[in-house]
Amino acid sequence: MAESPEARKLVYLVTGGCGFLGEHVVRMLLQREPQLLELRVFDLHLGPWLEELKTGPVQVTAIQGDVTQAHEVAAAVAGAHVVVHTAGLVDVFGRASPETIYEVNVQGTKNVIEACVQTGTRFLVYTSSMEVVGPNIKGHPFYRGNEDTPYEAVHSHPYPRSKAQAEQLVLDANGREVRGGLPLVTCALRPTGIYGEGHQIMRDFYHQGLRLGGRLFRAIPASVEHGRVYVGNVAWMHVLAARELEQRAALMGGQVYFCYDDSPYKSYEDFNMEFLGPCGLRLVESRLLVPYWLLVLLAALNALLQWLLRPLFLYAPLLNPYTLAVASTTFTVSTDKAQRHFGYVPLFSWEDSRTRTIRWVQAVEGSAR
Ligand SMILES: NC(=O)C1=CN([C@@H]2O[C@H](COP(=O)(O)OP(=O)(O)OC[C@H]3O[C@@H](n4cnc5c(N)ncnc54)[C@H](O)[C@@H]3O)[C@@H](O)[C@H]2O)C=CC1
Ligand SMILES: C[C@@H](CO)CCC[C@@H](C)[C@H]1CC[C@H]2[C@@H]3[C@H](O)CC4=CC(=O)CC[C@]4(C)[C@H]3CC[C@]12C
Repeated sequence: MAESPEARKLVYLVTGGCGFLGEHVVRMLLQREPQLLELRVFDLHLGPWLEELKTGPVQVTAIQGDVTQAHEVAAAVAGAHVVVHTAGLVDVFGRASPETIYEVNVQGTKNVIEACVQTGTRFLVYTSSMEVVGPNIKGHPFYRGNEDTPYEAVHSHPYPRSKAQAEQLVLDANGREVRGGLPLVTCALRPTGIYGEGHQIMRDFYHQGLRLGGRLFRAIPASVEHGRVYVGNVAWMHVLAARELEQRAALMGGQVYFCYDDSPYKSYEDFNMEFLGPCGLRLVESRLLVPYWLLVLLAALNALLQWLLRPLFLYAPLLNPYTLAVASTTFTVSTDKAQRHFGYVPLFSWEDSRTRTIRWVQAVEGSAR
């Protein structure tokens, strides 16, 4: 590890640096990137917690900005060595319009790429998603697949479609000449469902369970497996990929990597219970009460209500035809590509990840009282 101040020479930019994943990437870079001189945190909404980071050895520059505005992105990118582009509109609940999702996820990514090219930034790590692969609308399982597993990716929903388009832009940009004449080196990281401190959906399930008297009702068969990955390990993978892109440009440039760790393969609900169980919730087996056809009907009804109520207010429940399809289709990854290409080994064991997440849910509980 380089310790001397002279060893600090790199400028990093993290877009979406105040989001769930972005905050973990920012904190991980500060803890684990000894070459960091300046860390620029770019986000539409800046978090107050950034203030406390400004007292350390690294200059933390908070930039309130919008990735859809090319000039704002170019100003933030200018002079940065590495861009970690995590900003995105994560919406599978119909909160935002398809146009807005496209604008942020696709146009925003185009703006980041063009800013790198114009200003001479050579290294770009893009946060993609497992959703660029699937699950597809046909409900085909993706069981312990890797980056080379054939799968019919068919996107009907604006979010996965936008992530797939943006990922392709990033991969196609690998090798483009940037200002100064050197080639741009890019790669895309594809997390499966991320969990950990700050996970909004986990918080929602927890509060829902409290409202239901400490119970959650199983809706999806326990046999449907979901890939999940701890946010600290996803952040660590971004830090390592960013660090190694220069040395391993020929190997890593234009590549995709699933984000993985030792989290167990389980159904979405059973996995959540690993954290919510120790916080006092229990999962009630209700297969006889809620048959699948009824869930399909409820999901369709929710979609209809969302459409009917849109002129009055935003009705965006967790259950809709898309989330039901994702939740009821097996999608798990099994790969070691990130280890082979850039030496990634999870920083947090499953036990650590679990304990940290439980502590966070307990703190949410404490603050809700
Ligand atoms: N949460 C998950 O399970 C997964 C997330 N991802 C990807 O990881 C990335 C981060 O996701 P999360 O942290 O979960 O979401 P998040 O919503 O917590 O964070 C996204 C951040 O991007 C910022 N942002 C949104 N629009 C922006 C704009 N126009 N300009 C500047 N900043 C903007 C938001 O303010 C937010 O801070 C996204 O690209 C998402 O597609 C990928 C796989 C799984
Ligand atoms: C049917 C309900 C009964 O309890 C459960 C509904 C759960 C859903 C809201 C989630 C199930 C799977 C989640 C998605 C998955 O983890 C993959 C994702 C990757 C991303 O890039 C963004 C988030 C998400 C689409 C994630 C969203 C929430 C679920 C659909």
